[in-house]
Amino acid sequence: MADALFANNVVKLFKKNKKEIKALKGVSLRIKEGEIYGLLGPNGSGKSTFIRIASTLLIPDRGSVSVFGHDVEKEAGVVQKLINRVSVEASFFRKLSAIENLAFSAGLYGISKREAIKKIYYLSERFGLDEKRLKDPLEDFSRGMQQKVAIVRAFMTEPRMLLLDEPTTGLDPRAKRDVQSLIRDVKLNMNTTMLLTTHDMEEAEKLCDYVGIIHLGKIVAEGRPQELKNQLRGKVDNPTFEDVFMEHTGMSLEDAQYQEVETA
Ligand SMILES: Nc1ncnc2c1ncn2[C@@H]1O[C@H](COP(=O)(O)OP(=O)(O)OP(=O)(O)O)[C@@H](O)[C@H]1O
Repeated sequence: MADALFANNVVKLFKKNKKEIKALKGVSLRIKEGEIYGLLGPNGSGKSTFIRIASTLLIPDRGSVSVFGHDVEKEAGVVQKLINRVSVEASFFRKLSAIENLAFSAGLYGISKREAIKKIYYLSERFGLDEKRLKDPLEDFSRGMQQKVAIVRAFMTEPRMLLLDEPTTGLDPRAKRDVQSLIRDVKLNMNTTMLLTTHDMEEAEKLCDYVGIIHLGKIVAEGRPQELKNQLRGKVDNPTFEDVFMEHTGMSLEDAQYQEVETA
């Protein structure tokens, strides 16, 4: 299988209050075409920074990332046509309807209004977005529905790779399940490669073919979820994926979600 994404020794530094923060300290990873790669890590470990670099929004200080063989820095325009991104808090024109929002963003990619409307109805049906609600303003949608609209929006450009930055964080259990089954459906039926960040270990285990655990700007463990659990056998009885996370980050999940890690 070809590489959908290849990152080689990526370093990213930020300056905050005259202090240097090493958000990424040499991250290398590979994502195979058609797979879902889960990037897991505590708050502040560098997940979003990596996603922003992969989606051409940030430039690495060192190292390189290529998407389907195209360098994110030197061929940013080509990469932008191959990917799309869904973030934890999708931004919309809240007073405008779902259709208006979707048609507007399609227009930014040069898709005609007629073509956009066709796609909106097709994708809404495919992704279980109630057609009757498409004309309602976004502000009347639940967070779960908004995330579905965000995923439909990402698919308007037919991306070969989707970057999902905490797409289910903050959703209630039912909306979370809906978005997760949508992600699974996309993988099965559209052969879209996905990079997913999440704090939810059950989600990572359920959805991801391959997982990388990032801690203090470095990948500290990588493998298929089952392999990572197997590595703990003998050390922990019936290891769970949460045990895997704790083993490699030295943090409980609760700490990992609330602690902002100093990476200077
Ligand atoms: N624009 C910025 N300016 C200064 N520091 C930044 C900037 N963006 C990120 N950082 C810092 O870089 C580190 C990595 O942040 P990043 O947002 O990538 O982490 P994360 O793993 O996505 O965290 P979370 O799970 O909270 O979203 C953190 O210490 C963060 O404070």
